[in-house]
Amino acid sequence: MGHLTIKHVRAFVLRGGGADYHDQADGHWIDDHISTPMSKYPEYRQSRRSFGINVLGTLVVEIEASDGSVGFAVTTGGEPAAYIVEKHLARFLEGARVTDIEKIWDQMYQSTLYYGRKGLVINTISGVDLALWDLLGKIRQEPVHQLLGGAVRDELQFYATGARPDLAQKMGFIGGKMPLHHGPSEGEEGLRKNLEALATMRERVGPDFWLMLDCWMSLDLNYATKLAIGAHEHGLKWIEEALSPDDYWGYAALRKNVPKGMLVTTGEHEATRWGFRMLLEMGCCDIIQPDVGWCGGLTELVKISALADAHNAMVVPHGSSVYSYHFVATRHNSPFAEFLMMAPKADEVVPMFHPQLLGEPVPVNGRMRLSALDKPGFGVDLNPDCQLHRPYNR
Ligand SMILES: C[C@H](O)[C@H](O)CC(=O)C(=O)O
Ligand SMILES: [Mg+2]
Repeated sequence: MGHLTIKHVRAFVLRGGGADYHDQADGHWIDDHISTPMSKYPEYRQSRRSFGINVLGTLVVEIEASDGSVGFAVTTGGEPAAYIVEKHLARFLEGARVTDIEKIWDQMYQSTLYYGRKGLVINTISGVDLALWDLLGKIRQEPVHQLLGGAVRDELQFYATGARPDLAQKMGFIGGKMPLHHGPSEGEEGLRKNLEALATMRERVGPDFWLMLDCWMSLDLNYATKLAIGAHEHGLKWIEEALSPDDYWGYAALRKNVPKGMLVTTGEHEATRWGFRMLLEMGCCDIIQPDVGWCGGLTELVKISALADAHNAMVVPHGSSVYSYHFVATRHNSPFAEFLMMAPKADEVVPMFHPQLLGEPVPVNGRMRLSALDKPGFGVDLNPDCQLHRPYNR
């Protein structure tokens, strides 16, 4: 096993939901007048697809070992990510040992520093890294959570992100996170509508159910502070990603401004241990939310998580389906996980990366038994019904 090498790396592109979960059809709650940094332009306010949120699509990385075993992973990145995998990163993999994950990560990161560091390039590196962990698990016939050192709990519990926390409550989730619909450019009236929506939901779910607001990088410090203060009387548990991911100073100030007991969360668009070091050392938030498919993969998330632990911060990964489930099971400072409701009306549980993965587990009653993850690697296969396209076939 120690002598198995990587024979071949292939990168494919896929459209339609899945890892690029914003790539949905008309009428989906995830594209219904959600506040974004582009909302200041009225023509891009109603739909995130109008400004290109789904322009990339899904990247699929497949890695084949010398014994014919295949590991794979999906993330957001599409065709430009496929180019980076095939034309740049593959050289660090093909011929290397399947166990050389740490060295391969370092080579991918260092060799792309001059055009990488965050965003698309780190999404791409994450996809390759996750495929390597999947391959190793498949070769060793062990689930990834065991490769990571083993689970610390028998069951994961989830909050749900979607338009209907009231329905999520009935489905057994511990909380519901709603998208914020109106940003600063919609003025006082928008602020009032945001608070009314929260108040209505609070009435429906009662006093104890967690309610959170996802602001998707769309606010300024003043607006976020006003929103947090107004939302306090409706029991808002946390305010998420209120500001630009580059505004570490704004987050540090917001954390001081929010009412006592309200949490500030962010990090889904942050990457690598250095990015999260900024968030943690500057006291930007109470919970960091790395996306396993965007932050540098599992190899990097292990380091980010250790850093967070030393800062007494929780790590509750953003989305990321099985890649997050296997990780969360192994960490004391990840006491619960996110489940993104991908049904168009957020009225039923469907697999987060539907339709791309076969065997993707879902929470039942807001919970997932560890036994649902007890399969080699990440425990999923690519759905053969999905149309794979390999744009840079070598
Ligand atoms: C609902 C949010 O706008 C976004 O689509 C998902 C997200 O940020 C989250 O799940 O967190
Ligand atoms: Mg979010």
